[in-house]
Amino acid sequence: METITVKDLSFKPFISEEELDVAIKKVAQKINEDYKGKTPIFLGVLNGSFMFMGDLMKSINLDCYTSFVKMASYEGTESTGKINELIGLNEDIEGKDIILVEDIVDTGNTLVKLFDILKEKNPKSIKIATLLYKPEAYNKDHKIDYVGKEIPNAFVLGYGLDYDGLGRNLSSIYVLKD
Ligand SMILES: O=P(O)(O)OC[C@H]1O[C@H](OP(=O)(O)OP(=O)(O)O)[C@H](O)[C@@H]1O
Ligand code: HPA
Repeated sequence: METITVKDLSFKPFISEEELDVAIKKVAQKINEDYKGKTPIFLGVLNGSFMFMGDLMKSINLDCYTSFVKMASYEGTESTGKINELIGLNEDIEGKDIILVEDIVDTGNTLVKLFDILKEKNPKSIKIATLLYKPEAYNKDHKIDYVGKEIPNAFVLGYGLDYDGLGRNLSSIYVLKD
């Protein structure tokens, strides 16, 4: 695998398809064990989670629902500040077991906002599954239940993750070259 250029930046290979496959199957196996006899709702967080969600779900052997949500963030009035809205949640999640599926947990900001919005809808439980996790960048207390791979605090690209909207289609993960 070679260095690639996306827009104005160079990236080098970081996590291969094979390594991703192993990490994803491990997460799936743990979820299959933990949710035996339950019917959870997997909620993929768009856009970045689409590839992870696709591959993860192929190894889930539970009775389950599969759906996607998206965080929309826009400027409100001066007094309200930034508004975070969850869009795309059509199902009633009250009393349900939710597994949020993320491509990456970086600072944890997105995760905490999502969690707070979902909690108000009274699900029975909410757990987080993420393909990648940057422990050095994470500044929240919230537990992350299922992690595919811990990575250093560097910008990564591919397998759903983008740089300025580009690179989501890459089938493995690249890291910014220094
Ligand atoms: O832990 P954080 O620092 O909040 O970063 C993680 C979030 O950032 C990315 O989403 P982004 O908002 O870029 O949207 P996208 O999935 O559409 O790329 C990623 O998919 C996570 O949702
Ligand atoms: O390292 C990253 N790469 C792409 N998108 C991201 N969103 C949060 N962290 C990242």
